[in-house]
Amino acid sequence: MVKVTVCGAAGGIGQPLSLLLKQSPRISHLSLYDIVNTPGVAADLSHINTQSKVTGHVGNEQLKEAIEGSDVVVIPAGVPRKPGMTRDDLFKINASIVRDLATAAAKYAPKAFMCIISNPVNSTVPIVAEVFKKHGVYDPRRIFGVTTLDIVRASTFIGGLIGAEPSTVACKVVGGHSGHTILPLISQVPGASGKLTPEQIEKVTNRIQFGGDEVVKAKNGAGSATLSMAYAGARFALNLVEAAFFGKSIVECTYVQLDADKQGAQDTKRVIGNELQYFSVPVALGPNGVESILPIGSLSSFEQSLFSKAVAELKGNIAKGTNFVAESKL
Ligand SMILES: NC(=O)c1ccc[n+]([C@@H]2O[C@H](COP(=O)([O-])OP(=O)(O)OC[C@H]3O[C@@H](n4cnc5c(N)ncnc54)[C@H](O)[C@@H]3O)[C@@H](O)[C@H]2O)c1
Ligand SMILES: O=C(O)C[C@H](O)C(=O)O
Repeated sequence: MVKVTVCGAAGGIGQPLSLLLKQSPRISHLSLYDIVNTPGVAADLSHINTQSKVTGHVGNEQLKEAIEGSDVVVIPAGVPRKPGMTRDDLFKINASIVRDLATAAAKYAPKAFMCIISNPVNSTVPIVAEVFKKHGVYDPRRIFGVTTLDIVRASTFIGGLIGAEPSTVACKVVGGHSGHTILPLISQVPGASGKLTPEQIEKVTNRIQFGGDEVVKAKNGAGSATLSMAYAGARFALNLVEAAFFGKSIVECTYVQLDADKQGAQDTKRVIGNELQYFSVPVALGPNGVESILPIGSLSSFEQSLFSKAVAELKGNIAKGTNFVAESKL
């Protein structure tokens, strides 16, 4: 029996993500929470002839019943960007939304695997971690920033360039989830660096780093990536379910606290130094969430040059999230 709760389930990501999760035979209860419209979304999805039970919960007074006993909580709640905004500009609104949802999870589902989609991910993941610490239920192996869309974009863009079927192109993307903190390691993609010129590598790296802006611009004020994010979010959540509850060996890059595997993180720290507590790294998923943090691997000199910029930006983003909870009355 696996209960998955989606917080923000009536939104642009929440609805297609819930649709994709409804298709999984691994989920027995899909619980949909939002501050609006979840009864309708739940009624609609519940007519799909897959086995999971779907329940809809709306408003703060129904948050406890939505989240209680969840094995996995996925959070795409909060506002998206408009053209001209950075993800950090969303902090003002989304930080308190994520803090309050994390508080409910810490109280009613303290063992749940937390998958954080709401931006700015670089800061919202530390927010969840600090809330769990304040409630005495923190386990760094169970809190994940969902950076899967960066990996999906990398596969698509690189696959297009080298003429490979995109889903077969596996590119590690490490770092964080905003512009220069997104670090695709193209030099490690079998067959890619030989086929791409340095100029092409630079260009596609930039496209992966700023893929989110491409969608924000095209949507022209109507939000940011929703469908591709739903796809990526479902991939991550379902992989986590497979690894945690059904014994499958799965590696995904995800933004975690490096204490989740102190020994495994040594390799990451050799590359990024000791300043950062959080980084997206290749993670072997298992029954406890993070089973181990795997090596980032060797970097080209171009990739190395991207790291210092990423580290400085991430450091500020992490401190902002951590300080926000320290200053919050919980
Ligand atoms: N991690 C990523 O790669 C990634 C990708 C795309 C978008 N995002 C982020 O995901 C978030 C959601 O994007 P969207 O396009 O779905 O936005 P949206 O506005 O379409 O949907 C957000 C939903 O959150 C709900 N919500 C607001 N406050 C809430 C609360 N307190 N509790 C529960 N639900 C609440 C809203 O009612 C709405 O239904 C944004 O912050 C966006 O930047 C992240
Ligand atoms: O770009 C955004 O604001 C949304 C998301 O983080 C993305 O990468 O598409």
